[in-house]
Amino acid sequence: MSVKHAISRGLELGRSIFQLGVLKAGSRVAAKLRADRVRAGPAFRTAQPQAFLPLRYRYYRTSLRGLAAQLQWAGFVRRFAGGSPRNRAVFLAFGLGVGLIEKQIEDDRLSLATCNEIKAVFRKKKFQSPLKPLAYGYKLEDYIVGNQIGKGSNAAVYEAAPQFFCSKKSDGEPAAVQIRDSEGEEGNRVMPSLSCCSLRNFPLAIKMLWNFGAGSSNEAIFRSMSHELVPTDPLALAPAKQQLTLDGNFGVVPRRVSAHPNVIRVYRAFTADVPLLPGAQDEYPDVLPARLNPSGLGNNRTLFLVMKNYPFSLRQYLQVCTPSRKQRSVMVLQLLEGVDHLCKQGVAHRDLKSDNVLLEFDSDGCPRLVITDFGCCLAESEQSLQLPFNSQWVDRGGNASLMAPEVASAVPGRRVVIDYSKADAWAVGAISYEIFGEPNPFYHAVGLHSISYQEKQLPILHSSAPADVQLVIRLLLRRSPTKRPSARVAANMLHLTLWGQRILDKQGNAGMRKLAEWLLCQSAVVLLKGCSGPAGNRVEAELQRNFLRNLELEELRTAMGFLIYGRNQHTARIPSA
Ligand SMILES: Nc1ncnc2c1ncn2[C@@H]1O[C@H](COP(=O)(O)OP(=O)(O)OP(=O)(O)O)[C@@H](O)[C@H]1O
Repeated sequence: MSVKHAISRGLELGRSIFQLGVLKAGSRVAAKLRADRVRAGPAFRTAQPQAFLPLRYRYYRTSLRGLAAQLQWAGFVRRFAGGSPRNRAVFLAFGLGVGLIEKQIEDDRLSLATCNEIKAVFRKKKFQSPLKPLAYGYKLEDYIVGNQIGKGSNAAVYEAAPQFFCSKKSDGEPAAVQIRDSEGEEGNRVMPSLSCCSLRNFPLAIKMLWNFGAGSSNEAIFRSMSHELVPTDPLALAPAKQQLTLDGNFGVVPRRVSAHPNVIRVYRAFTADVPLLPGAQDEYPDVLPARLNPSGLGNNRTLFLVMKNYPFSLRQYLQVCTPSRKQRSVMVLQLLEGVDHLCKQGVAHRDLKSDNVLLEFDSDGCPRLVITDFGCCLAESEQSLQLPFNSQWVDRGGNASLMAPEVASAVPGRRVVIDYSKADAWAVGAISYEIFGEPNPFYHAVGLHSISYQEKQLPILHSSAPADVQLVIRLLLRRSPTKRPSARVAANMLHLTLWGQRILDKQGNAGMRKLAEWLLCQSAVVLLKGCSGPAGNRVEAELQRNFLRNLELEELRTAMGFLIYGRNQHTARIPSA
């Protein structure tokens, strides 16, 4: 046998012994997991397999150390190292094989450490909601209510301003909106929108919910509309009500999500008598109380939510504007970031559609998207994203057209549970068609049904969508949630596509060390951008900060794996998640 051949055999041997160690460790992990599952019950059973990766990693390392110890076993060494030159070559190569794997593990360890350090840097700065906190505003009389700006099936939305706000400046101009950027610096910014003046005079929007059956007591209203409170600021409720909700006196207390650039922030929530607002008699007479319309069916009091006034919904914007190719990808990414934030906080929106996404512009004219309208969300404080579906009366959420296949096809039964952890990500996949200027495949024009479509029936996106983005959208629309990437992994794919082309072009050659180097470069760029003041692309900077704040090595690797595999395969099969 030639020395070259001997070396390659030695390498192989080294690898297979390592794999054997991994297999053994794997079976030990599996046994441990089984034992833990029995102990921890249903919550553990439904946990993501990724959650156990660090555990597996530790086992690999332990098994490798055990293996190294075995290698030092004197008899083994005497037999192989002391024999013929051929045996010595095999032994040398075997050691080299193990050494290479050690190096790989060391690289992984370093990359993990880099990720943790980057996360720690970016987590120091928390996202703050853009409007200055109001010191008051717990009563309807604290606001001037303007024209209606939107209407859904549960509420009407009006432009509004705080009472003091209308006082004109000395030069006769209305006072400018004091906006604080996401990192807390203050400045006056005017958003480039069609309804620019309206926004300047009415920086807020008040959503008045329609109250049919809840009764008119505060407790009953808060109890029946509690999901609308999920995106509320900690100071949104008057202190007395705050205490009541926290004590659970209003029934099931839903989770509250923390502030995020892509999720609406409700600044104030209060109950008040239903007023006669512009257009009420014509547009929603039936939901008015008898006091205002003798044939109206509504209750006397209802819930009001105060938010920032946005110039467009996503649907309105797409009807009148043509964003650039990059802006479209950035818009999809923002939706994924918003959904990932909700998932991490145990909330499923369940009614994502382009009407429920609001939009404004950053200083560079890039659209900033926020997810709004949490009326149908799943956000029980005690439960995860699993909904026991034991009767057909259990509410599966709104918007049947954009209901993920696993939700739409669920059949009620004794032990049936619907898992919503990837349902919103699926809806983002469907909305992405609209963002790229195509009809939503699950609306009437195309007519696919989420319950029955086949993946090959999905329309090919126009070439304006970059190939990597098309791959992300196709993966998001996979029928099986186990084969669908999570919102985080899909968002990571887009981050890599938008800002990590260099690392992707290296494809399989880009090891963990290169990835870590790229992450460090990105961090430096983002930190430098932050230092250069309010100029620069705010939405992009926000997204990059968010990405670095949420870094998880395994999710990043999965994203990279999908992209590299997708690029190699192009039209062939797409890998499982
Ligand atoms: N903060 C806001 N700024 C500007 N417009 C808004 C705002 N909030 C809501 N709107 C507009 O009002 C419309 C209706 O609002 P929303 O979706 O919250 O009502 P809804 O009755 O809960 O809707 P649905 O029919 O989806 O249940 C939105 O589609 C949007 O056009």
